[in-house]
Amino acid sequence: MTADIKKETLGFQTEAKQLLHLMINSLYSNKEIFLRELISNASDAIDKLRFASLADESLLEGQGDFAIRVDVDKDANTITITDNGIGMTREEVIDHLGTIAKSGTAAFLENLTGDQKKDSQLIGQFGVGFYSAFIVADRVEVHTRKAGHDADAGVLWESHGESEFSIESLPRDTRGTSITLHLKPTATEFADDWRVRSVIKKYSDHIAVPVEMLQPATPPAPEGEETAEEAPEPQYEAVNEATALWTRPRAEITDDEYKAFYRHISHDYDDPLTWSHNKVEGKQEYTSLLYIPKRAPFDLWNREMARGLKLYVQRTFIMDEAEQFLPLYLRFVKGVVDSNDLPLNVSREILQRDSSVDAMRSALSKRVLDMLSKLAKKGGEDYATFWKEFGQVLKEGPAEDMANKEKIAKLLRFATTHTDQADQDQSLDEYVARMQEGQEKIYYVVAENFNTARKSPHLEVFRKKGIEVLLLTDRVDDWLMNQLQEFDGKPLQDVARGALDLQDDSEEGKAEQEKLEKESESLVERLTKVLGDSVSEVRPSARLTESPACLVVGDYDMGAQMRRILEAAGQPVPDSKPILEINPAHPLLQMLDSEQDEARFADLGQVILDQATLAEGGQLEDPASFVSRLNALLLQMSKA
Ligand SMILES: Nc1ncnc2c1ncn2[C@@H]1O[C@H](COP(=O)(O)OP(=O)(O)OP(=O)(O)O)[C@@H](O)[C@H]1O
Repeated sequence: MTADIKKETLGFQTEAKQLLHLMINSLYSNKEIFLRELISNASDAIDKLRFASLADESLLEGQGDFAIRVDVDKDANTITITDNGIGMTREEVIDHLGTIAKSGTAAFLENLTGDQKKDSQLIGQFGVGFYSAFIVADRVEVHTRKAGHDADAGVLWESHGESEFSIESLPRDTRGTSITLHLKPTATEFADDWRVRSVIKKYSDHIAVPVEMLQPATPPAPEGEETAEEAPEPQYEAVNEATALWTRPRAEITDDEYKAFYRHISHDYDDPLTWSHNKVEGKQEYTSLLYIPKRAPFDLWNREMARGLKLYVQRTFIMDEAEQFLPLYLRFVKGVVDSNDLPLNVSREILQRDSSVDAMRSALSKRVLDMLSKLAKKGGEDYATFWKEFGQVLKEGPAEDMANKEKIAKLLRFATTHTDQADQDQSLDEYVARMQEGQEKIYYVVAENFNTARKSPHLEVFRKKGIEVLLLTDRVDDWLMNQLQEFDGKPLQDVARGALDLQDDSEEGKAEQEKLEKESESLVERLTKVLGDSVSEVRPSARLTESPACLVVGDYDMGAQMRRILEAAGQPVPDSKPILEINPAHPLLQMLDSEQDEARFADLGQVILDQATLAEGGQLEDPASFVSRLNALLLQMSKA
C-alpha cells in the first residue's frame, strides 16, 4: 500500500494562535523550559501507553523498554526529542497540536492583565506545553505514529509557529513521536550536548523513564599514537536518575529534587510552599507526596477546574486529576498517590465506590491539615501567603468535613478588633487566649466590607469593655460561623443577633439598667406604634454607647449578610423583621422623646430606623422617602 502523501495546510485555532504569540513573547527569558515541557509530554505519552498495554499487550509491538531520547546536531542546529510512547493519529495531531484549545484557554486569556511580569507567571501556571517549542525554534517538525497502527499511519506535522501548520503522511516504523526543533539563531546553545545534559538533569531526574543521550564521542587519539581498535559506536546512556521520586527514601531526596518534581506535576513556575511525603504500611499500603502551592490557579473558583492527585498503582501511572482522594475544600493541593492495593484496571467509577479510597481520602485530608498546621506554627510569611491565596477555600471545610471541623477551625485566620487591621492574621486560639475573665463567648460581626464591620454600632459596647470581636467580611463568613457554632467549647456569637448578655451584673449596674428601661418605656411604646410592621420589636439597647440605634437579628432569624447573598442569587428568603435597639441616652433619642408633634416624631423615628439600616451596610427599601424626610427635618432645623 502506498502511503497517502496528501499534504494539507491548516490554520491554528484562534486561541491557540494567541497563546502561541503570547508565550513566545513572554517566556524568552526562560528559554530552557521548552525541554522540560517536551520531556514531560514524552513521559506522559509513555505513561499512557504503559497503561493502555495493561488491557492490550499487543500495543507494545514486542518492545516494552520505554525510553526518551534526546539528540542534538550542532551542524544542522537542531535538537530532537523522541519517545516510544502512545503516539498520535492524524486526527489527534490536528486536534492536539493545532485546533482544540486546552480546557481553560479562554478563561486563561481573560485573566491576562497586560502586565508582562504577572502574565508570564500566569502562563507558567497554565502549563505552557508543546507550544513552548517555539520559544527556541523557528521551525518544528513532529513525526509520530500511534501504537498498534501500521507504519503507514505515520504523520508529519510541521509549523513555523505563526498562523499555520502543515500535515502529511510519512511512514514511521517505530511507534511514538519525535519532535525536531530547528533552533533560532538566539537559541543555538540547545544544540550543545553539555548544555542540554545539564538542563535534563535539572528538570528530569525524577521522571521515572530514562532520558537518554548519546555518550559523548571519545576524543581522537593524539597523532602518532596507534589506536588499538576501531572507536566503538557511541551508545545511548541515561542522563537522568530515572526513578520515580516518591519511591525513594525521604532522607535521600534533596529539597531541590522535591521542588523540581513539584514543577513537573503542577506546571508551576514557583516553588511550593511546603510538602509532605509519606509511606503508609499496614492494612493499606500507599505512598503519597502532597504539595501546597504558593499561588492559587486562575480557575480556583471555576467548578470545572482540574483538581485532584496523580494516581499510580504499583508505580504505573493510572490517571491525572483523581479527585476522589481529597475533599473539595482541599482542591488546591497537588501531588501524587501511589497505591499498592488498588487494581491496575481501576476506573473513576470504581474509585467513587471503593471503601479503601474513602479511608485514604480521610487519611490524606488529615495529612494536608497537619501539613498546614506545621506551616502555621513555623511562623514567618509562609502561612500568611497560604491564607491569602487559599483561606477562602479552606473556609468551606467545616461544612464539608465535619470530622475535621476543630482542626480546620484552628487553621482559620481573621481580622479582629484586637489589631483593627484588615489583614486576616489572627487565629481563634489567639482570640481565646485573650478572652476576658468571665467571657464565655467568641464574638463576631459580619459586614459587607472591613470599614463597615470596624465601624459597626454593634461594636460600641465591646470596644468600651475591651472585649475583642472578629471582623468578618468574606461572603462565606456568616455561613462558616453557622457551620462552626463553637470553638474550644465556646459558642460563637454574632454581635448583631439576639439579646446581649453583657449587662453589668453589679447591683448598681442592674439598677441603672432598670432605670433606663423604665425611663424609655414611653419612647419605646411611641416608636413601636409609628414604625409598625417595619420592625418586630423596639427595645432599649445594651450595645450602644455612641450611636442612636442599631438593628438586631432575632436569635433564630437569618443574618443580614446571608439574606443579601440569597437575595442576590434569586433564592427565596424567609420573611423576618429586625429588632430596632435604641440608645435612650443619645441626644437624638432624647430630642425624639420630647417631641410633641406626632408627625415630626414619626418622621424622625423613621429616619433613625433607616440610618440604622444604612450603618450596617443594608439597603433602604425606599431611599427617596428617606432623603425627602431628612431634607424636611434639616429645613425645619434651619428655620428654628
Ligand atoms: N510526545 C507526545 N506523544 C503523544 N502525544 C503528545 C505528545 N506531545 C503532546 N501530545 C499531545 O498533545 C496534547 C497537547 O500537548 P500540550 O503539551 O500542549 O498540552 P498538555 O500536555 O495537555 O498540557 P500541559 O503541557 O499543560 O500538561 C497532549 O495533551 C497530548 O495529547
